[in-house]
Amino acid sequence: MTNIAIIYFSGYGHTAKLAEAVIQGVRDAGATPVEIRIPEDGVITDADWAAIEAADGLIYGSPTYMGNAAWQFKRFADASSKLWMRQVLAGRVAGGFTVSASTVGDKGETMSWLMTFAQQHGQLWAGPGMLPSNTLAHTPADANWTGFSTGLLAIARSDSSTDQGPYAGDLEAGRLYGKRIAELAARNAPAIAA
Ligand SMILES: Cc1cc2nc3c(=O)[nH]c(=O)nc-3n(C[C@H](O)[C@H](O)[C@H](O)COP(=O)(O)O)c2cc1C
Repeated sequence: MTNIAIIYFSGYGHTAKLAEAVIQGVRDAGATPVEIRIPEDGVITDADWAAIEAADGLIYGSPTYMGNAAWQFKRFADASSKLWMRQVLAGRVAGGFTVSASTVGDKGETMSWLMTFAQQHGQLWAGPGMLPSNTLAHTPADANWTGFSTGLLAIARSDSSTDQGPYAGDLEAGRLYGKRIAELAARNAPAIAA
């Protein structure tokens, strides 16, 4: 069975809502999701670290705060340097998701850094591989309605509850992305074992 670690921080629940959709996608692929929600102090447990080491694929998630990942996620990332030194997580499929309130919101910076983080660990970054839903007929209920390709960039308006945001199309994109990462990780698992 393929294990996919979904490691994310969420201050107000919107990124957690997107993580739920990603987790559903991992399940849809027949893989086992391992949910690791980084707590408010940014410190994950030894059991979490062991689960990360055992994962076949990794999906990173953070809200966009001030144009980049939340500090709690960065704290986790800095702590992962102990694994980086031994390249323990190299060769694994990786992806990422972020949520912002504004339509652009500078969340491309967050995604760019998540990719850099994965590359420092020697991972195989996979984007969502979805065409954009960018015609006049499309709405925020359609997957990839904003047209991302590097990772999953979702929107939850600043006054939205977690029932109102991220948009339905972003949640569906999250499900499809989780499924894609799990399927790619299953194909790649023999290469990690070798
Ligand atoms: C400290 C802070 C900084 C933020 N910075 C940005 C930003 O740079 N761009 C943006 O569009 N939204 C920004 N937001 C809005 C959040 O990205 C948005 O509310 C997101 O849904 C929060 O996710 P969460 O509920 O998982 O914490 C910021 C929110 C906070 C609390």
